[in-house]
Amino acid sequence: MDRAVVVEDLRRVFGDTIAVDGASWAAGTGEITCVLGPNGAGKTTTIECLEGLQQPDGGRCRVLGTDPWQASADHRARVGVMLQDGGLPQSVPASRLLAHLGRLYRTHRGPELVERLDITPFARTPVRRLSGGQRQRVALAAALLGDPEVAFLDEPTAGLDPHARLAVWDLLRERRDEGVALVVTTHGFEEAERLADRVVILDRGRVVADDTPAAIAAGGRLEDAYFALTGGLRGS
Ligand SMILES: Nc1ncnc2c1ncn2[C@@H]1O[C@H](COP(=O)(O)OP(=O)(O)OP(=O)(O)O)[C@@H](O)[C@H]1O
Repeated sequence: MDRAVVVEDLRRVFGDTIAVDGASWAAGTGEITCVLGPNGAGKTTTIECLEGLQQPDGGRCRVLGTDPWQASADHRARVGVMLQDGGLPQSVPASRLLAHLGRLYRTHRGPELVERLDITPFARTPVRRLSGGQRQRVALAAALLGDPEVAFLDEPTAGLDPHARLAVWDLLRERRDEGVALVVTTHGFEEAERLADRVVILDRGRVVADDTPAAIAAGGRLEDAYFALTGGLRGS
């Protein structure tokens, strides 16, 4: 595996909370890696360290061989990011935002993404007036627009209707086949089973599984393996 993303003994602490507790895993070029785990398991914290938005308290992260916390603008242009809350400018319509990003990245892929994600019907509506699922689609288009070599997508299909979810899965598989390393956090077992080449399961900041979905499911259902590994419902 050509390791586009490497997490080694990563540690991130907030006061008394150990959000990431010595986690090690990697994601390959031309693979979709789904990161699963209960609420509070440390998924978003890990992804934000990999995006260079948070500085680890211990261990190290590498993205395309670079420490994301120290990364240059050139490195950042090679990495696509879709944040959990969208992180989009609110008063701008999607058409203007995507046209602006298209000029910034010198790419003509905007119209293709608009069509694939069916953004046209609401392209002229300011982002703040969009539904949650519509906003997700715009955020995903923005993350993939610059033809990134690595993309971090935090729950990209959360709240999407079934048609939109299938369209997103097709798009991500295509990008994977073009050689992009895609790291996708999700709570969806079906999503992980149908999409992932590898699954990393985090629990309380630690890696409790890191393998293909079939190997983790071990002849059964991924969902059952997940509950066995993460110990069922907790208050966290
Ligand atoms: N800035 C912060 N200050 C204090 N605690 C934080 C901060 N960010 C995260 N945490 C805590 O770190 C832990 C891990 O949070 P994180 O958001 O990484 O979990 P997650 O796996 O992404 O959860 P979810 O599935 O709910 O999105 C949680 O206990 C959370 O409350």
